[in-house]
Amino acid sequence: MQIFLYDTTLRDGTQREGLSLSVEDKLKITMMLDELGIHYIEGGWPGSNPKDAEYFQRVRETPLRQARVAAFGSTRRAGGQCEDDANIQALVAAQTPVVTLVGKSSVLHVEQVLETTRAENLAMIGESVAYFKALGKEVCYDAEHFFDGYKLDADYALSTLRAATEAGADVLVLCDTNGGSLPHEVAAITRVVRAQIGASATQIGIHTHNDGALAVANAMAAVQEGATQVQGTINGYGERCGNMDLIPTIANLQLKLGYSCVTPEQLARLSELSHYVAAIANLNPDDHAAYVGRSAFAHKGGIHVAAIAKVEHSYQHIDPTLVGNQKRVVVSELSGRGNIRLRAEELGLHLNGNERDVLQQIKERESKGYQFEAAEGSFEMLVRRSAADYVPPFELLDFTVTVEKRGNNEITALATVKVRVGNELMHTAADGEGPVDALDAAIRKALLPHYPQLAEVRLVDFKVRIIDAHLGTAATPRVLIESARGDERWSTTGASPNIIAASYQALWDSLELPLLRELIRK
Ligand SMILES: CC(=O)SCCNC(=O)CCNC(=O)[C@H](O)C(C)(C)COP(=O)(O)OP(=O)(O)OC[C@H]1O[C@@H](n2cnc3c(N)ncnc32)[C@H](O)[C@@H]1OP(=O)(O)O
Ligand SMILES: CC(=O)C(=O)O
Repeated sequence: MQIFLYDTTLRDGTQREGLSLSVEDKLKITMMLDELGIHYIEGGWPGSNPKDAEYFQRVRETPLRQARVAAFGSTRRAGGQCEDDANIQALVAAQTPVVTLVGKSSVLHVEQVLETTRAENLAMIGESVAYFKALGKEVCYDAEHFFDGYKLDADYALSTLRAATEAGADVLVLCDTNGGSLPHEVAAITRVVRAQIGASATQIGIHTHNDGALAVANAMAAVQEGATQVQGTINGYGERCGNMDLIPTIANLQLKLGYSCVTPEQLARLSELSHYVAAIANLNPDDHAAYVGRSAFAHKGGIHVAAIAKVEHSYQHIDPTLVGNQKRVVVSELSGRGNIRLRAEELGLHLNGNERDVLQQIKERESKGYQFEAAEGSFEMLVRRSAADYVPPFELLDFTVTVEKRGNNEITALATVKVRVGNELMHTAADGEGPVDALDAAIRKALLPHYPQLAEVRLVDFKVRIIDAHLGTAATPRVLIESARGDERWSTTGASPNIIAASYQALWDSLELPLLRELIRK
């Protein structure tokens, strides 16, 4: 059965604290949603602000393959007429094929928020829906607080849906506006709606919020009771704790329950869609997001990795490629030999029986503060150094670093190093902005005559984290360095009670790794 996907990232999603999209952003997201098979795109509330009104003007000139654009607004004001209601007229001006009207279902909201009568609210719903049907629009009626309203006064909540249906609404969308409903409640109430109202041609839709962390489960419960339109946002962006996340909902409905949402090719771009919208929203993607997060198929426990090496799906609920994601193996103190073997193979390296030795070194170093899962370059160095034919391109023998502050002068840093390349022994010294910069400069000074390609290696990130923070200044700093050469990136680590020593270890790995990779390529 086909499920119609209704995206409200551009309207309800922007009600998330801290999220604001420009018209350009909204148009880019619209095109991506259209490409990926979303059936309805709610672009905003044209009566709310000039930006949303401009979006509707510009989206008319944007060629879309299949998505229908919806403009959102409320039913007419109490005691007024649609013809002179500013919000209703802004919806008309938006010129969209679909209009979504939100109306009150709960007697609490009718009497205490709108401060009107139950009969007037029914008239507001009926007249507003009929107004847009007379203009030839497809009308989705969003029954705000439907589940809470039903629990307060079921007859009245159902009568609001009847008012919308009788006026010609195409879809009745049951909203869990406060996000506090439970799946069994949503299922039971949707069943009643289907039995009493769904006999007409009107479709049922579901719009849920995540305040009880149940938005996806609630939407799925409604679909299983016959709802055919699901309203949500990409990555679950939305007010308070967010809206229903369309990403896992699409995957669950299609892969677990056999509903049709999008084509398999579009499904395989779900991870891309999630990351694309996060980038435009200027938010970090959630690594642990179901289906599409970077860690969604990352295996860390040794027992798990040993199993997936034999049967890939033994610790995966789906094939990650179905949603455009991929399996990853993480190396850490929780690894077994299987992690080491698989990760080394992924890097194109052979351990020749050294798994146990490399694993032992990882466990020992992690107990001293290293963290290899965030520093795959240092893992690679351990593997490379474990090879019987390993020849170090250089050796760092000694170093000194002095940091000086005299009188009112600036603080200065000077490093000297003793480095061996082959049979040649060098002493070099360099100043730096700080002690690590000085150390880096002194090492490079010694190495550059032998390895000029190191001039292209840049240090792009340097992070320090304190382990054992309760030890105060005696705590162990863990240093993580990210380096780059062209498009190639690698991260390395070091840990020591002395921050310079920790940096020195991470720097050594960061400079040796590109040389070894290059030597191997030659
Ligand atoms: C559940 C949801 O997500 S609904 C969408 C919520 N999103 C937003 O509110 C974002 C966009 N909103 C806005 O830009 C503004 O609130 C506007 C333009 C809609 C209205 O602004 P204002 O006219 O200044 O009114 P204000 O926001 O202060 O109050 C809302 C008014 O709408 C009325 N109202 C609320 N729901 C409805 C409804 N379903 N039908 C008719 N009127 C309604 C309220 O009773 C209140 O009227 P009052 O001013 O006579 O008390
Ligand atoms: C319509 C809507 O956004 C809600 O009721 O949550």
